[in-house]
Amino acid sequence: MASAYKPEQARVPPTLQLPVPPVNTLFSPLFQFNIALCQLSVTMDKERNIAHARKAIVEAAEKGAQLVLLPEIWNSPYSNDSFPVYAEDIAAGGDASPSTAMMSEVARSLQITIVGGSIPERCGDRLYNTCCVFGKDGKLLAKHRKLHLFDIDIPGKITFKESKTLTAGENPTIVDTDVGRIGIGICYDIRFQELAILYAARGAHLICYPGAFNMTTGPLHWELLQRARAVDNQLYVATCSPARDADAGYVAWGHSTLVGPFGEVLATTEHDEATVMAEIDYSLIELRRTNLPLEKQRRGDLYQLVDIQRLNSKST
Ligand SMILES: NC(=O)CCC(=O)C(=O)O
Repeated sequence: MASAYKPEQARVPPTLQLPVPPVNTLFSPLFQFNIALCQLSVTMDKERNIAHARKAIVEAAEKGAQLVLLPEIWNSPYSNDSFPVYAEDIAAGGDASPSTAMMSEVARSLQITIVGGSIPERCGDRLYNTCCVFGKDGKLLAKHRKLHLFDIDIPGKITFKESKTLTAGENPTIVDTDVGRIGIGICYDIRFQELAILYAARGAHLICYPGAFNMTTGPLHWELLQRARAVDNQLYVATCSPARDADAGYVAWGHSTLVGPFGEVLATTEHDEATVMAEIDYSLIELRRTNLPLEKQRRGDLYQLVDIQRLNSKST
């Protein structure tokens, strides 16, 4: 009789394996808390956009949110013409970056964590699509530059080329906060499952994807991709879109959503401006990983994902 495969017999070099650490041995974030997804209307008036986002964050915190997620490109219209005009030098802070100054101030004054959607970032002669994460002391905890630029061509439907103005980031971003270990992706990043697998392997409880899907791919792919990333990796996925403006050059799909570790949609909305409030309970991650022990059943002897950064840090 053929002997059954046992994962412990896998002949995978240990440096290449991506073990998923048990959720409760990582550090001690809040295990239950409220998240708010602020699906904001965005106009051409940057000052208004910043004040408007601040107001939504304050209202969400007053309703009990301890983590607030903002949309992709919430301080500027989503267009290659606008990115250079609305871009901010985040490193310079203060007046050079009124959007990050607002997020830092409001995180500190309300004592909440903010995953700040994204804004166009200027760094030297380059522009990035960048998400800043602030802790409840107002400190910038992490900065994620969109890794996969949205270059799409579906003739007669949608053509967009972020690479016309933007440069892609170089690093995956995973950050420890008071509300868990959070992996960050921006919109098109959600299509690349390897990034989500990597975040799960590094112990993420939640992946946040600020995103502005479009009217062609949104109906088919937006929820599908969120649920796939969540169910495959048995963790939470949160997305936040701008509200739809049918007159804008780029019309966003909306539908900001929270998905749980069983692939279930926990809270969502349509395309109008709205704040989605929902509870996250990280103990459900462990429950689902016990129900379906995918990590133990994975055939590491047949396939594997390489964590290149970890590999490089070991070889230097
Ligand atoms: N802003 C984006 O990355 C949009 C991604 C998108 O719409 C897609 O279909 O992917």
